[in-house]
Amino acid sequence: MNIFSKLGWFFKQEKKRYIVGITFLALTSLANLVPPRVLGLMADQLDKGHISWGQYGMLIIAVLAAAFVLYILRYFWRKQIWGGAAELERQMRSKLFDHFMIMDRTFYQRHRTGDLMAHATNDVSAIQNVAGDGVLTLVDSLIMGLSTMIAMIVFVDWRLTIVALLPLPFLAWSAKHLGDNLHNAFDKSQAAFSRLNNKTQESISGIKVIKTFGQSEQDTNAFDKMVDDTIKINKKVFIWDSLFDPLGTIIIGLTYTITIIYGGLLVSDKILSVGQLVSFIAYIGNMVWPMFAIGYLFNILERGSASYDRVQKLLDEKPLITDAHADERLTPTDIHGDLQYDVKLFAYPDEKDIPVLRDIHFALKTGQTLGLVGRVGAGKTTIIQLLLREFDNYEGKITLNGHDIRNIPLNVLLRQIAYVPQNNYLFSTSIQKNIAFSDVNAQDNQIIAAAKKSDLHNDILQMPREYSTLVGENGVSLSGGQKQRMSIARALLKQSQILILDDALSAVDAKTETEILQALRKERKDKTTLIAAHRLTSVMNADLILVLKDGKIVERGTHDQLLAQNGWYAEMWRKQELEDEVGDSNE
Ligand SMILES: Nc1ncnc2c1ncn2[C@@H]1O[C@H](COP(=O)(O)OP(=O)(O)OP(=O)(O)O)[C@@H](O)[C@H]1O
Repeated sequence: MNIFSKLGWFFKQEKKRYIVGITFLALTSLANLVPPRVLGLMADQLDKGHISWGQYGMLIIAVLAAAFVLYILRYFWRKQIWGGAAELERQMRSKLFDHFMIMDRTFYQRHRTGDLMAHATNDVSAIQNVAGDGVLTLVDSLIMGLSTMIAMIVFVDWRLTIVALLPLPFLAWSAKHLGDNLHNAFDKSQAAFSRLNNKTQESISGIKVIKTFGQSEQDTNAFDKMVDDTIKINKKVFIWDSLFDPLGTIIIGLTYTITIIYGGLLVSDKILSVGQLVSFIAYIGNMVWPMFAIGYLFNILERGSASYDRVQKLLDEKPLITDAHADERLTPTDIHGDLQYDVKLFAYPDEKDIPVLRDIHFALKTGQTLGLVGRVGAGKTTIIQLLLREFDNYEGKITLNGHDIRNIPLNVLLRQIAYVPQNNYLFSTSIQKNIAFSDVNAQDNQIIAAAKKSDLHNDILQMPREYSTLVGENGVSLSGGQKQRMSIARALLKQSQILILDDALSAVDAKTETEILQALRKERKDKTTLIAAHRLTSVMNADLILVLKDGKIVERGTHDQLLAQNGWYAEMWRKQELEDEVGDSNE
């Protein structure tokens, strides 16, 4: 029952809706007492053998009126109580989604996407069930159960009531017990289905790899085994379900048998009339649901409570990056591209003992370009992540025209940074909307200009519906280079003070790279640009190039200065030049 106090905030907020809903529900329970009573009265009249057509008519009208009133009352309680459940579902879903939006990268490292999806779907439905079915079963089992019992005692006989209702608590117990097992089996079957779905999705998305490696047969066998396992697990659901209904029938049958035997005795002893016995039998019908409801109620509340705790635990997690020290007066126009980067030490939060960056110091004036190069895992992306404020736990300070980035409200900072990550993410929508993702108010001519600068415009014109062509699962498949250029167009459209390209030209050919870099130089001449790359031609024109090794700067300078130093950069440059020459002569 403590789930009701956990959801106290919601019931308080929706007080009016629930008062009206519960009142209508209670009236429904009371109206349900009418038809059995009318049936009893009719049976008595028939027993006496003198029922007039007028009396007949009155009784029929009373039953019809009760049915009509029940219809209206049911409509209103359903509208109120199911409406309340839907409202709770809406609020919980929005809370979770808002939370997912503010959480940082470490949160997504701690929780798998599939688990977060399960919290947002299964757990939220179990919680909304409390506000819908939970309230319904609680009120029904209390009011309908009690009022029917009172009607049995008042209109019929207290002794018959006690004796006949003796087996009914077993119904509640079996509903609870079998219900628990049924739910457990159902949960396992859901999990098995979910695994099967994941497997199907993975096999379909990875079909090219599966076929290229000649693994179709093994994959089909693995899939068949999984289907067999899923069916085996699912059979348990049918077994528990098959036990559920007949048990109810046995217990109800027992109740009717006791009623007929003991009630029959009371009738023959003239303690009860035939009509009273008929009413009583009809009242038993009214008692069945409340008894089932008590059993269901425990299940609904237990599951709702466990789900609520899981969701609350997730909501209680605080993001590492907050605006706690932000100067709220700062607006995007206060932020320019003068970057001073001084990080003495940084380690990822989950591996605090392993320093990833050490003594990274550099400065860039607005309009300048920085090149970041170095071996795989040297720390290039990490330098960028700190500037994007994905982590705050470093020793040192990063400033943009004098403002510590930890004091700039996050949305203000990110408005002035455009980032092209290593892994491009495109949404399943049109090319136009994918580019305009960084600025939803962008005009068509601005979108086309951005596509031209990233050398994508001509490719788009070749597509079936040009800028309206859908990309992703329901649309065309883009090449790696096209995806990269689309991400660059998206970033350029943002016109931000700082542009970051993280290995963003790796999938385009040398000629396209030169064209994009030329367009960038023109576009970004009064703004700051950071380029991390493996191909040195991407950074050769930068004002400052940093060569990183194991999180430290090992060489720094312009392209010419670095060649003169004759270190890793110069060696790499010669190697790549040779590769290009060999590549050219092969073409
Ligand atoms: N989230 C993380 N948690 C812990 N360690 C990480 C995390 N991300 C990266 N690292 C480690 O930090 C180091 C630097 O990685 P980083 O991605 O910055 O290198 P990089 O130079 O950008 O490499 P690449 O050229 O492959 O992109 C690596 O040793 C990497 O394993």
